[in-house]
Amino acid sequence: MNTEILRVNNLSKSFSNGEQVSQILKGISFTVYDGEFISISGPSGCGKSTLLNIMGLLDTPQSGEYYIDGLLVSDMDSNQRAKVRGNRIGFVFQSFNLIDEMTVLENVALPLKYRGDSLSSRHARALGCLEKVGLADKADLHPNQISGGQQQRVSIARALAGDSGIMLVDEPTGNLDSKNGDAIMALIKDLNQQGTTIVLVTHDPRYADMATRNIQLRDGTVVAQNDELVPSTPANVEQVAQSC
Ligand SMILES: Nc1ncnc2c1ncn2[C@@H]1O[C@H](COP(=O)(O)OP(=O)(O)OP(=O)(O)O)[C@@H](O)[C@H]1O
Repeated sequence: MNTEILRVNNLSKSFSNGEQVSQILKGISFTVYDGEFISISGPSGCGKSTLLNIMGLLDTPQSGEYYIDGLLVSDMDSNQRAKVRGNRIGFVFQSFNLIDEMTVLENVALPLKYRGDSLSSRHARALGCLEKVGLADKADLHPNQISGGQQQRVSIARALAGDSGIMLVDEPTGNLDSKNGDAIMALIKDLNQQGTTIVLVTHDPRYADMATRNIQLRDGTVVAQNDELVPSTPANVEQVAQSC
């Protein structure tokens, strides 16, 4: 039986601009199982990135629960959340979020800094991750010396460095041309086939269809889930039924 890795239960989130409160997520529920490749799609502004930021422990929900490995993380304080994030989440941003003052190798090794490993073992691990994305030869360059597609590969290597087994990916092709976008998606698919659990936010239907399951959001709610490959446990069937 597949192991539950991530579970969001009745998550809600609103933002206030001082005068007006906008309800962005309205009771989102679904479960992600070990080894799955989930895509989250929907129109611009429907709350995809807001949801992924909560799942990446970069933001907190107003109400509802979020579990990682069965552990309730939505109620944790910021120090506890940072610890879980460091051990369990790799995050890939649309705009890469690399630090130009550091080399490619140092960027990839950065998430390992707070784990207490020696510098040489951090760099050895980072080099291994750069090999996985085909960029070991760029280790000593700086991000502004390589192409956009290469920068996104570096940010994927950084997400792999922590060996978290979970990668949350927010519009990874948004700043790339279609050739580089397709290559990044092929890499993400490959990493999933090697065992990494992936949650991908995308508005591109071609990329959404590369996942084993697609969750469609509209106006902050789940309007459809393609659950063909979801293990049909009674609890899961109930969740899918509730969210449609
Ligand atoms: N920090 C914030 N403060 C106020 N409003 C926000 C904040 N973050 C997001 N929003 C608003 O929440 C809504 C959902 O934003 P979000 O980025 O989650 O949508 P999205 O589906 O990812 O959109 P896109 O596909 O265009 O990236 C938008 O209306 C956005 O303006």
